[in-house]
Amino acid sequence: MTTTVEAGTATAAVHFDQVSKSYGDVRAVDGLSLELRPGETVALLGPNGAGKSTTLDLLLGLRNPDQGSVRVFGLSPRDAIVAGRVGAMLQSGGLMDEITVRELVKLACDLHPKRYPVADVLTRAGIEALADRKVNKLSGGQEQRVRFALATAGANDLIVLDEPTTGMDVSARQAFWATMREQADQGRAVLFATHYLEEADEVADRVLVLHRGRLLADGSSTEIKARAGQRRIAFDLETVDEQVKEKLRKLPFLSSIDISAETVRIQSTDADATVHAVYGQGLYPRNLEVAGLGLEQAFVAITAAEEAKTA
Ligand SMILES: Nc1ncnc2c1ncn2[C@@H]1O[C@H](COP(=O)(O)OP(=O)(O)OP(=O)(O)O)[C@@H](O)[C@H]1O
Repeated sequence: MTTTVEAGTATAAVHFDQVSKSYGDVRAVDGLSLELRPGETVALLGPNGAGKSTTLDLLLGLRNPDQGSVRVFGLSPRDAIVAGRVGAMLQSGGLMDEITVRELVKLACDLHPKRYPVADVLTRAGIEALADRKVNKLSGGQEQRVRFALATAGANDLIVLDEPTTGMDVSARQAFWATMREQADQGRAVLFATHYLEEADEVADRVLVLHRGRLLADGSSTEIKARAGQRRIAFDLETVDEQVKEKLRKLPFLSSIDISAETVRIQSTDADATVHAVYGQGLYPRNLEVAGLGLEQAFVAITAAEEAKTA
């Protein structure tokens, strides 16, 4: 990806230095350090309760850290927002019900120091046809599009999105990500939290995996998949009786095995040795395939390994 960085914006878009935040006994964010650069599209992944929303809240100055510091373009989050450098699309937060979509978008544009024309914002979010509708008459997916419009009402340098495509249909999602790619190509940093791992895989240059408030993995999607250190094996067998199942379950280096009719699917930490052992057991696999993990499987493997360590 080509990245255009304006003179004077070489400072990190986001800098977290040893940041912690607890709610009572729950340590939601635990000594988190990370840096995001202009032009990067970064996916923030993690199981429920991993601390994603809290991280975004800290980044947006909606909560203060108990320890550590958060800087956005070298400023405090609040100053960065007041300077119009950050646009955000959050999961929660009601939209003002009694006004129309156009009025709401106009309000957001008027408040932005580097505002775009209202018509452009409506077009980019694909909501021109909804412009005269009252905000409280929108479907869930339409509301998300309006939130997206509010986040892009002006020229921000950082766009923060919390599960942005929840409720959007396929075409809305595609349009949404195409726009986000354009924004990143223009040198903006885009950070989004998501549970849709295919989206993270397709869209993000960089993936952060949070677990219990700590950063468990940080790299490209390819690096994260390789880091899981496992591969998928799939094959068919002529017959699968109890004796064969017993042999399959005893194969070395298995992390998981799924036997469905004559098809066997395995996740292995040493695929070569596992396949060798299949033949060693006198089995003759057909349609044998060995492949790396998908991002979703890698995510599950990485977080499960961490759970096992901390159990
Ligand atoms: N206002 C709050 N008061 C008390 N505990 C909270 C509060 N907000 C979050 N928590 C707790 O902090 C932890 C992190 O929550 P957070 O919402 O940041 O996680 P998340 O990764 O965004 O989760 P999800 O994927 O479910 O949205 C969880 O254990 C959660 O229960």
